[in-house]
Amino acid sequence: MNTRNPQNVVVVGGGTAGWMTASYLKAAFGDRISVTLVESGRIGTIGVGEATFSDIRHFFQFLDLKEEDWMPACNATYKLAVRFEDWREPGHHFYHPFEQMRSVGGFPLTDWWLQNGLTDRFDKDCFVIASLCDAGRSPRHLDGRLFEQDYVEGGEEPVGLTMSEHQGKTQFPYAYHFEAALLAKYLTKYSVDRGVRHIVDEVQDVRLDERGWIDHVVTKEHGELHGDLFVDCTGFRGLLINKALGVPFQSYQDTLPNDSAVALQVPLDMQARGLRPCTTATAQEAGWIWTIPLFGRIGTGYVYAKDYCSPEEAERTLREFVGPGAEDVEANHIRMRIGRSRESWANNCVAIGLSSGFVEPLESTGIFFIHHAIEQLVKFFPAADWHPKLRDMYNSAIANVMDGVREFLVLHYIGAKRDDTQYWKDTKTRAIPDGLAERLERWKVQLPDSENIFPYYHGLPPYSYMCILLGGGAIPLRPSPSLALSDDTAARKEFAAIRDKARHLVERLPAQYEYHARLH
Ligand SMILES: Cc1cc2nc3c(=O)[nH]c(=O)nc-3n(C[C@H](O)[C@H](O)[C@H](O)COP(=O)(O)OP(=O)(O)OC[C@H]3O[C@@H](n4cnc5c(N)ncnc54)[C@H](O)[C@@H]3O)c2cc1C
Ligand SMILES: N[C@H](Cc1c[nH]c2cc(Cl)ccc12)C(=O)O
Repeated sequence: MNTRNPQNVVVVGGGTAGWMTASYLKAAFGDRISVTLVESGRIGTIGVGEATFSDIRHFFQFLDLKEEDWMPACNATYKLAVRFEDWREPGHHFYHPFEQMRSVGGFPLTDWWLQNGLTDRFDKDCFVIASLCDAGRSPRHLDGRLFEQDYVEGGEEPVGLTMSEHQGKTQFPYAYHFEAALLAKYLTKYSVDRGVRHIVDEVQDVRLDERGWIDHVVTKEHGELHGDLFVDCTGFRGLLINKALGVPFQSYQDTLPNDSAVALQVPLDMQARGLRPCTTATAQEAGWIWTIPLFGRIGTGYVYAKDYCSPEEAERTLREFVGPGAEDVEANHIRMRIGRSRESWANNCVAIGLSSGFVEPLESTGIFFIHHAIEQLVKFFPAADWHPKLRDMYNSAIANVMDGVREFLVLHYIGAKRDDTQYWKDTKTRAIPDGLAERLERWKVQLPDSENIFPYYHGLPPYSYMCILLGGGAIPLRPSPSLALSDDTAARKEFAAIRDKARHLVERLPAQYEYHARLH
C-alpha cells in the first residue's frame, strides 16, 4: 500500500484546466497543500473564445471573485441560451435557454404545447428567455438588478454545494462568454498571490517509480519536479495520463464524427452591430459554426468532420460566413481528440481538461467538465493510504458525466431534421450510444423527464433534452394522451403569462451591448 501524503501537488499545463485547478485547490485547501504549476512557454493553449454553463458561477463564488472584477478583465459577456440556426431547415432557429421548465398539473409546459401551443415556436411559448434573445436584451437592468425570474438573486440559494447538488433546485438565468487566455491570466495572478509556485518550462520526461507511480517530472531548465499528486492538464497530448502511464483513450468518434475545427477571432464594432446575449450554433454542410460574442470581438469557428470536408474548404466556408472584418485574421486549425481517457485518475495522476476527455464544443461543455472534475477531486481527495475506492468513485463520476453529455450531443444530430448533404444524411444512420435508442422510443410517447434520461449526473436537466427534440424537429413527438382529456385553462394562462412577461421585459431591459458598455 502506498503511504505518501498527497500534500504536494504538481499541475502540468497552464491552460484553462491547469489554472482553474491550481486556483480552486488553493481556495479549497489553502496552505495545507503546496501547489506547483509548470507550463510550457512554447506549446500553446487551446485559447478560443469560450462559452460556459451557468454553473460556472459557483466556481467564481468559491474563489470569491466578483463579476465586476473578472468580467471586464476577460472581455466577458452574458450568455442566456444557445441559439440553433438551420438545424431543422434553412431560416429556422430555436433556443436552448437557461430557464427552468414550468409545469402545469404535473406535466411540463412543452407537453401542453404539443397538445395546443399558442404559436409554432415552442421556445417562445414556454420560455421568457427566447424572446429576450430575439430582442438582444441583457438579463440585468442598468442598475445591476437581475430580471425577475424563478431564480431570485440574494434569495435562498444554498452556498457551498457542488454542481450536482444544485441540479434541479434552481436555474440561474445566464452563463458567460469569455476569452479563455485572459481568464487563465487572471487566475494566474489569483493563484500566485495565494502561494502557487509558477514555473514556465517544458516537461521533457515523466519518471515512474518501481510501482509505476509518478515519482517526478523532468523539465528542460528547472531540473526535476517532485510531487505526491500530479495533475495532467497538458491538453490533447495527455502527456502524463496517456503517454507516461499508458491509460488508453476511448474514442467517441463512432457516434460523434466531428474531429476538426478552424477558428477565427474577429474584432468587430459591437456598438454598430449589437451584441447577441447567446451563443449561436449555425448548421453547415459538414458540421456547424459557433459564434461567441465577446466584448469587442467575436470568437467563431467551424466544427467539422474531415471525412466530409477539407481544412481549406472549412476555412473558406467560415470566412464567407463571417463576411467583412476577418480578411486579415489568421485562422487557427485544430485537430480534436473526441472521447475520454478510460480512467481519468490512475495511480497518483489525475487528468483534468482535454487530457481527461472532450466532446465537440456544441453545448460548451469543456469548462463544465473541468469544473466538475475539480469539485470531484476535492470531494474524493486522497489521504496517505490512497484508498482505491476514492479513485474508483472519482473515475465513475467523470466517466458518467462525459458519457451522458455524449448522448445529449448525439441527440442534436439524430434530432435535427436537416438531411440535405451526405454528412446530415449519415447522422441519421450512424451508430448511437447504448441506451439512447431505447430512450428515444420512450421520448416519442413521453417527453424526457428525470426518470427516462441518461441515469447518472451529467449536468443536463430533462428540459434541455426537450428543447433539442422540439427544436430539431426530426423525431415525431406527441403529447401525453391524458392532456386531451384534461382542462387546459391553467396551461393557457401560463402561456399567456409568459408572453406578457416577455413583452414587459423586452420593453424594460437594456440591450446587451448597452449593459456591457457600462460594465467594461
Ligand atoms: C475548437 C474548440 C472549441 C472549444 N470551445 C469551448 C467552449 O465554447 N466552451 C467550453 O467550455 N470549452 C470549449 N472548448 C474546450 C476548452 O477549450 C478546453 O476544455 C479548455 O481550454 C481546457 O484546455 P486544457 O487546459 O485542458 O488544454 P490546453 O489549453 O491545450 O492547455 C495545455 C497546457 O499544457 C501545456 N503543456 C503541454 N505539454 C507540455 C509539456 N510537455 N510541458 C509543460 N507544459 C505542457 C501547454 O503549454 C498548455 O499550457 C473548446 C475546445 C475546442 C478544441
Ligand atoms: N447545469 C445546468 C445545465 C443547463 C441547464 N440549462 C442549460 C442551458 C444551456 Cl444552453 C446549457 C446548459 C444548461 C446549468 O449550467 O445551468
